[in-house]
Order: sequence, then C-alpha cells, then structure tokens
Amino acid sequence: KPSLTNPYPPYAPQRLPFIGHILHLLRPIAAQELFRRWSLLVGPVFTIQLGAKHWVILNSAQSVQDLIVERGTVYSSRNLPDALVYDLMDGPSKGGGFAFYEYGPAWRSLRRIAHSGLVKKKINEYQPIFDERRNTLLINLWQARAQYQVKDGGLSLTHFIEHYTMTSILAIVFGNMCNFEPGDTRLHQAFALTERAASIFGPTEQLAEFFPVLKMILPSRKEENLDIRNKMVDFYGGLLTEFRRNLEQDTDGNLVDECFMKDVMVGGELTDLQMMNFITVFVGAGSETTASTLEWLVALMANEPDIQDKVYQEIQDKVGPNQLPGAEDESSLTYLQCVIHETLRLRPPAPLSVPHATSDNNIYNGWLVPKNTTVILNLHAIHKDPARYPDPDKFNPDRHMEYVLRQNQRFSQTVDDRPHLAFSTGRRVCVGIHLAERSIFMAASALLACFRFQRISDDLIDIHNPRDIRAPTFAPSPYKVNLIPRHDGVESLF
Ligand code: HEM
Repeated sequence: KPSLTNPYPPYAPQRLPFIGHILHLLRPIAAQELFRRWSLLVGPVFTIQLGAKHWVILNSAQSVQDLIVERGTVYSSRNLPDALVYDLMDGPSKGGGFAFYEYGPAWRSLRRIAHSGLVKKKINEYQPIFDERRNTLLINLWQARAQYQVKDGGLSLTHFIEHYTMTSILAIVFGNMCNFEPGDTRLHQAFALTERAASIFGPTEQLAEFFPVLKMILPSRKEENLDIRNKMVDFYGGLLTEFRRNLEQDTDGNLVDECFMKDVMVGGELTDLQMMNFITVFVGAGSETTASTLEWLVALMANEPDIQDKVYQEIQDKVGPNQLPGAEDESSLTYLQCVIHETLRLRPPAPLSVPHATSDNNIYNGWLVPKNTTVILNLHAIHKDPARYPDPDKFNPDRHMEYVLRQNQRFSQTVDDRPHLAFSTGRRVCVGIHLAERSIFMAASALLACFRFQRISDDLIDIHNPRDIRAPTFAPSPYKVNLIPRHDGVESLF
C-alpha cells in the first residue's frame, strides 16, 4: 500500500488507479509534475521502465543528498543520446561539450577550465560587462516601450531579455567584440540553433533511445544533427577566428578586453574544436535558463504588486532614486535576494536538471541500482515538498529571509544549506551559478528600480502553463505587460 510517511517504501511495482491513468492520458502534464504525483503514491524514489531503459527518479532532498552529494563518485556520470554526445559535441576525447560527457578524466579537466573562468572572483572582474549589458537592456526597453506599448496593448519582454542574457554570455566569453544589436540575424540564428539542438532531448530521439529497434524504422536524425553542427561551427567558429585575429594584433593590450577566451587561448590547453563546443555549452546552458528566470520574475511581480512595491521601496531605501543598484548593493538588498530565490524555487528553469547516470553498480536502501542507470533529479518535486516549503504553491519570498541574513549567498554542498536546488548540487552542480546569479541580480534590480510592471488586464498572468510542455527548459507562456516608469528621472539612470 503506498505510504506517504515512510520515505522509503518497499520496492514493489505500484499501480496507479485506472481512472488516474485515463486522466493522465487525456491531459498533457509536464513530466516533472507527473513524477511528483507518482512519488506521492509510491514514495520519493522510484524506477520507471521506458522500453529497454530504467530510470530512477529522485523526488526528495534526502535522496539527492544521499546519492548525488554523498555518493558523488558513482552518481555523477551521464548516459545521454549519442546524437548529443558524438554528433553534436564530438565525444569526450575530442570535443569540449563537457556538460554531456560521462564522469571521468575528460569531463574533469574541461570542467576545471570552465570553473576557473566562472568563479566569483572572475565574475567580479567582468562587472563592467554586466553594467553595460544592463544599460543596453534598459535603453532597448525604453525605446520599445515608447514605440509599441500603447499601440500593441503591452510589451512582450522575451526578445529583450534573451538578447540581454545571450549577449552577456558572449561578451564574457569574447569581450567587447560581441556587440550584437537586438534583431541581429546572426544572434537569432544562434538562438534557433540552441533550440534545434535541444530538440535532441525531444520525443522522437528519446523513443529511439528507449526502444532501440525503432532506430531501424524511424527516419535517422543524423543529417539534421550534422546540419546543426555545421551551422554552429560557422557561427561560433567565425567568432573564434575573429577573436584570434584581434588577439594577435593586440600588441599593446588595448584591443581585447579581459574575457574567458583570452584566458583560455593564453592557457593553450584547448583545441579550436573544444573551445567552440565550450561556447556552445555556455550559451546553450546559460542563456535560456537565465532568460526564463527573469521572465518568470517579471510575471510574478506583475501578479503580486505588493511584493513588487516592497522591492522598489527597498531599492529606494538602500540605493536611492538617483542611481541604479550595482553589484556592491546586492548584500543590502535582502528582500530582492529573497524574491530571486523564491522565483527559482517556484519556477526552476531546469525542473528535471540534466539527467545523471551511475558509473558503477550501487546498493541503495537494499535496491540494486545498476551501472549506467539514468538518475533523474526532480527539482520541481523537491521545491514543492510542504515539509521543506510550507504552503509550497504560494509565492512567499520571506521564507528565504533567514537564509539570506545568515549566509548571504554562501553555497555549500549539503542540500539543507541551500534555499533551493534550481542549480542542482554535488559534483555536477551548475558551473555557471555565479554568472547566472549576477546576471539575474543586475537585470532584476535595474528593471524593478525603473519600472512598475503592470498587467494589461485584471486577469493574472498565466504562470501555470509553460511555453512548451516537452522542452527541457521551463519558460512561461508568452505574456505582455505595461512598463510604467517609477519616476520622472528614470531615463537619466541609464
Ligand atoms: C538561472 C540560470 C541557470 C540555472 C537554473 C542552471 C541550472 C543548471 C542545472 C540544474 C544543471 C545540471 C546540474 C546537474 O547535472 O546536476 C546545470 C548544469 C550546467 N550549467 Fe547551469 N544553470 C543556469 C545558468 C548557467 C550559466 C549562466 C552557465 C554558463 C555560462 C551554465 C553552465 C552550465 C554547465 C556548463 C552545466 C554542466 C555542468 C556539468 O555537467 O559538469 N548554467 N545548470
């Protein structure tokens, strides 16, 4: 009998009530929510069999702590489709797509290089890039607001925010060379490529992985994958060539900014192919996730005007009306920090993380988890656990205040020391966490200092239906808001 109290019920196949099956079949439901509901019936850790494959789904913070953190040497590998690892990322021995590579020396040495370029100290050095990108975001919004807001009944922020997150990452990688205007076709092509690459996680490719026999029947995606790869080589390879040329001509050190690629090229550890795949991974992993967090945040603020006003008041009290908040103001803007944590808790952009895999056989609570088993971290379920977050569906920033005051964003390895697990945990924890947090803080603090985000009707913005229920990134459905300047001097701030 399913138990909701015993965290580890006996391992036995459990059946959903027949009517439950029918309802699930009729109504599309995101996988993370489906897994969460199953976990309430059968317990926080369960296995599902998908054709030839077994997946173990972890739905509790305790199981993530037990396996992903404490048994990290076994539970930190990957077992992703060959299409991703080899067709797109050229495999661990040649390529640089370490996010998708199995746990081992190749992943470790590439991860070390990524880590050294993205530690907090480096992010502080890149601060002028964030200041400049944040101002560009505000200028673009200000102009669009005047042009479209009245005519179109509100403004969709999607393209502006995507432009901000993607150009911030590109500027950190390549420095001042990457000055793309919004609407630049090259930039949109790069966005489109990332989306096409993400479709490898999509149903057809996954079906063929689960039922290998289908690989003989279904049309091969190889040509499509090679086309994506060639276009990535064109775009990122072109930037790399331009960067190298600039670096060679930079005899007095004024032409090329301090940036990730400069360190990597001077370090001389990576081949061109590895460097290119590195950038692809940074942009792929970092731009959509950060953008969707900002889009959720604006939607939540428009739905919760009192909370929005409280953040604005905090900015006025701590920073004042005559300047925009800077990185140095982050520690004093504690309520805004809570709002950002709560947004990431309620709407984690990667709700099922990136699938892990075991690199050895392992026994957990008497169950054998064989080598190469895919292990899914259901961050969505953990974030909705009422024992950790009372009234979990409520947007309640105050629940993080104690953490913010105590630690002020010092992350450690145990799951209980974190306000949420949106960046995952353990050895594979998001390597871009400091970049993402700074980027979110800079944009959110500036947007909320300048504008009141107002809904275009009395109806709340829909925060329940994602843009694409099958996509690995959880982004809100398209919405529009009005941007009301907070005071007469707003334009002079940027
Ligand atoms: C709000 C923004 C972001 C969120 C919520 C997020 C979340 C995540 C999550 C859940 C994972 C999977 C960890 C695991 O396997 O357990 C991950 C991995 C990763 N993230 Fe992020 N991420 C964000 C932004 C970024 C940025 C800005 C970058 C870099 C520029 C980045 C680079 C990576 C990389 C390279 C990995 C793979 C790490 C590995 O396999 O060793 N992410 N991220």
